[in-house]
Amino acid sequence: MKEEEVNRCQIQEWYPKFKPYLLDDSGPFLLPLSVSNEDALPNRIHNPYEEEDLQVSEGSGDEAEEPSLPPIFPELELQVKESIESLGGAVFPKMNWSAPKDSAWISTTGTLKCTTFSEIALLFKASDSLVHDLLHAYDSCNDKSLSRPKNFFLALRKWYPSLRPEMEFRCFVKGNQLVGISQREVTTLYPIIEKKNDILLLIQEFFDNHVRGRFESENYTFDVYITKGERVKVVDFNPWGAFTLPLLFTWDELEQILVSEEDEVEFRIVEHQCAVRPGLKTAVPYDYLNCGPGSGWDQFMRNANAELQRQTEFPEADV
Ligand SMILES: Nc1ncnc2c1ncn2[C@@H]1O[C@H](COP(=O)(O)OP(=O)(O)OP(=O)(O)O)[C@@H](O)[C@H]1O
Repeated sequence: MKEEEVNRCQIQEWYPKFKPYLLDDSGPFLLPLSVSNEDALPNRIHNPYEEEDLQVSEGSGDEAEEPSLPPIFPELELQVKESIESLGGAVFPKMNWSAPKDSAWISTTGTLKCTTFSEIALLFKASDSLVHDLLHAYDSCNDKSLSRPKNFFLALRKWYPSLRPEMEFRCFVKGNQLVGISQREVTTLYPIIEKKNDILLLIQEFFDNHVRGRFESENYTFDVYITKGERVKVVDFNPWGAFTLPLLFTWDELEQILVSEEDEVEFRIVEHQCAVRPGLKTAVPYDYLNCGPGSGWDQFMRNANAELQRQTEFPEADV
């Protein structure tokens, strides 16, 4: 994979060309981000540590250590506030390539819906997906010269509360041919088998008319959403291979598909309960997964057993 192929999948690169085919055809808002503290600090207008009631009291023993100042971004905060308002009050935030999907658990709604700057900041700070954008986006490039992109953007897209997960599909394009389509949400069986052929035709037609030739790479993936009115909308573009999830395919399988002149597309959806895939389990704290000796779960079971034992030895009066 080449750096230029990775670069084309940044939202600020692809969205102007595909604006008519987005769910949010009025947006998204793209706000340039500065990730260096030096740039952010001169803009500081509110410093909580300078407020009297928050000063460290004398004699605490901490006087030698200056508390580190949290960076604040007043201009960006204002732009975010205005963008959220013009997008109807709620947004879906992402950076150049990724949304902070892995930190949805930390938000009060358990989703990526944000209505304020601080909700966005909370999701971003807790996300490993964004660390990929910040530091590892070019790790799989065979012509790697960059360690991070030249510019970072905060993309704010209008929040859609009722997207139907079974209507999202990842499309795999190899040598400018659509070679595979996979259902995007593979952890549940949805009753869409009867619609499979219609969906395939819709996506194929959309690819031929609007994507092929317009997206400049030869090999890439793109995600689409099919609306109730059977319109195909672009959700995202991703590079071919590397960090992009192949979902119901494997990258080996996709690599082996021979590109032919006939538009043969392998379309995979979850068709039986047995074909349901487990969730990736990346979106929960490690404590949730770790049941081994010494873990929180282990401790909980020990306490519960001790309590049961106590109740058996000293049963309470039957009142
Ligand atoms: N505007 C929106 N409102 C609500 N949900 C959205 C919106 N845009 C995307 N989503 C949901 O969030 C999911 C992830 O979106 P997106 O593809 O932009 O993130 P990503 O980090 O690039 O994901 P991936 O790395 O898998 O491509 C989508 O599959 C969709 O279900």
